[in-house]
Order: sequence, then C-alpha cells, then structure tokens
Amino acid sequence: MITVMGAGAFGTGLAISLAQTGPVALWARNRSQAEEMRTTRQNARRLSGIDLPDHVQVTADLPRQSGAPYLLSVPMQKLRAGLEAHKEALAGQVLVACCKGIELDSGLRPTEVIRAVIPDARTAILTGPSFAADIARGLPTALTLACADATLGEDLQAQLGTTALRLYRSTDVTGAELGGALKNVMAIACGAVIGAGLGESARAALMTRGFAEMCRMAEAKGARASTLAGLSGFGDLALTCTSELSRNYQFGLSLGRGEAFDPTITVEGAATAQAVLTEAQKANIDMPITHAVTALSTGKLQVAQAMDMLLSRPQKEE
Ligand SMILES: NC(=O)C1=CN([C@@H]2O[C@H](COP(=O)(O)OP(=O)(O)OC[C@H]3O[C@@H](n4cnc5c(N)ncnc54)[C@H](O)[C@@H]3O)[C@@H](O)[C@H]2O)C=CC1
Ligand SMILES: O=C(CO)COP(=O)(O)O
Repeated sequence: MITVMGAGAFGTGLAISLAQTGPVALWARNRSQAEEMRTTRQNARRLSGIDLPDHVQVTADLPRQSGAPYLLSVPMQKLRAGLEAHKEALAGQVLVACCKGIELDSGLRPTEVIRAVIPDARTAILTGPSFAADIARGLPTALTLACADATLGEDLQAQLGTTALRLYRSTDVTGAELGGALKNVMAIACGAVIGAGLGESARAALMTRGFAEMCRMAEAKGARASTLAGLSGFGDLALTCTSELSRNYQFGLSLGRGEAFDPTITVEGAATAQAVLTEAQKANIDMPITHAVTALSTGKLQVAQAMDMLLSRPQKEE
C-alpha cells in the first residue's frame, strides 16, 4: 500500500486522489491530528470541506512496507528532520519527494537531501502545477514525475497517476526539482508587484525575466532546457504567479501591501530564494529577481527599492 508521509494540504490531496485506485495510508506525525482526521473524515486544518474517502487510512504510526512507495509531502525545510526521525523504516525504500524548494543550510534539492540522510533510498520527485484542493476534488491536473532510474520512473508513473491526475515521466530530476523550487521565488516577486499596485505589465515582465533566470540556474546545474519549459517549470510558474490561491503569491501580495503575513503558513519560496542566491553567488550566475526577493523577504528592502534595483541594471540584450 502506498504511504503518504505528511498530512498537510498536499499530502491529504494526494492521498484522496490515490484512493481512487486502492487503499492508501496517510501518515500524520501528530497523533491527535490523526485521531481527529479519523473521526471527522476531514483534514479541517489544511484542507477543510473535502471528505476523506474510505480508502484513505489515517495513521500516526508509519507503516513498514516492502516495495510500495512513500510520498514525502512535508515542507522542504522540514524534510531532513522528517527523514531523520524514520531513517530505519525508510532505508532502501522508494521515496518520492513531493516538496518544492532548496534546503537553506545545505543548498541541496529534495532528492539530494533524501540521499544524504538515507543513502540507499531509491528516489524520485513529483512536481508541477497543482493546488492540493484541485487534486483532492479530482479536477484535471498534469504533473512531472522525474526519476533518474527510467524503469522505476515507469513503475511510479503507472502507480501514482489516475484518470484525472496525468503524470508525465522524465529522467531530468535536477530540472524538475529546480523548476518547482524556483517558481515559488518568482511567485513572491509577482505577488509583491501586484500588491504594490505596479500593474499586470510588470508582472508579465517579472514572469518572463524570472523564467530566464530559472533557466540560467537550471542549465548551469546540468538540467535540460526542455524540462524547464515543461510542467515543473513554465507550467508551475504560470499557475503560481497568477493565482491568489498560491501561498507564495499571497506572501508577495502582503509584502507589496506592507501587511503582516501569518508565519505558520508554508511559504517555500522565501527560504529557497536565500539558498538559491547563495548558490548563484558561488557559481557566478546572474539572478537579480532572486536577489530582490531575498532582500524583500528578509526585510532588507521595500518593494519600491527592489524595483529600483531591478530597473537600474545596465541595459542588455534579451
Ligand atoms: N498545498 C499545495 O497546493 C501544494 C503543495 N506542494 C508542496 O508540498 C509541500 C508540503 O506543502 P503543504 O502540504 O501544502 O504544506 P502544509 O503546511 O499544508 O503541511 C505541511 C505538513 O508537514 C507536516 N510536517 C512538518 N514538519 C514535519 C516533520 N518534521 N515530519 C513530518 N511532518 C512534518 C506538518 O505537520 C503539516 O501537516 C511543500 O513543499 C509544497 O510546496 C506541492 C504542490 C501543491
Ligand atoms: O506549488 C503549488 C502549486 O503548484 C502550490 O503553491 P503555493 O505553495 O504557493 O501555495
């Protein structure tokens, strides 16, 4: 039986989707939350109003399994701690990262963190444009499933896809992970310009130049340009930079409006911007929007100053 580790919005959405094809375990680290979900058959904290089908078995005890994958649906900056706590159970298992980001302390991508903690794990990444509630409601969605081991990738594509959730396979794990991580940084930037009233044209400019920046970093890391042009890059950039359902975009909006933002809400792009900027500076990769988002989200610049910084750069060829 497939196990989803992490009963947040996305883990719950994935479990509901997978329940169409058979029983699925949804593991919550918090015992009382698991109990509440078992009783109410809803995840009121993270995905309220959507019932858990009978096939979703909520548990606070991580199932031990042989062969079936674990889907790791925890925020990027919590992934290492989540793995460390279950190192023995997860050794040698198929672990599919479902998080989007770069670890702040190490600069590592999700599957790199998994292998740093569990060296014999067989890893893949599931990423792309999808809001948890859309997946849970069975609305049509397409994601990238990237796995360096092409045979395992085919198995996972067959196991995790449903009629509504269409998975496209790739072996470019680096490209898929960087696309998912970097689009969140750009979504914060787009939210900030809209929040500050700078207009839709400015947002389109940021999306386009942000995409150029994503491609520069990804290609420097050995990713394929076609991956960035796919679901995990361009696709997710389009969704996250234009929808008020995105938490990264909402965080950007609050920065632009000068409003406070609830620190308990998961906003992957803030820590990721810092991690990416460190990598970019080491490798001499020009990432001005990531620089601006880092300065904005750490309170070092206001939106007007960040825009001045971007607009006063030397003129260049597109
Ligand atoms: N919410 C969405 O629509 C989507 C989210 N994602 C990605 O999924 C990842 C998770 O996001 P959400 O589920 O939305 O976040 P969330 O904030 O709704 O839930 C995070 C969950 O992780 C759990 N958690 C935190 N630390 C943990 C640890 N050390 N061990 C085990 N569990 C731990 C929390 O208890 C919580 O249930 C993020 O990387 C996000 O970018 C991807 C696609 C869509
Ligand atoms: O990754 C997502 C959509 O693909 C969800 O975006 P947020 O984390 O910004 O809510």
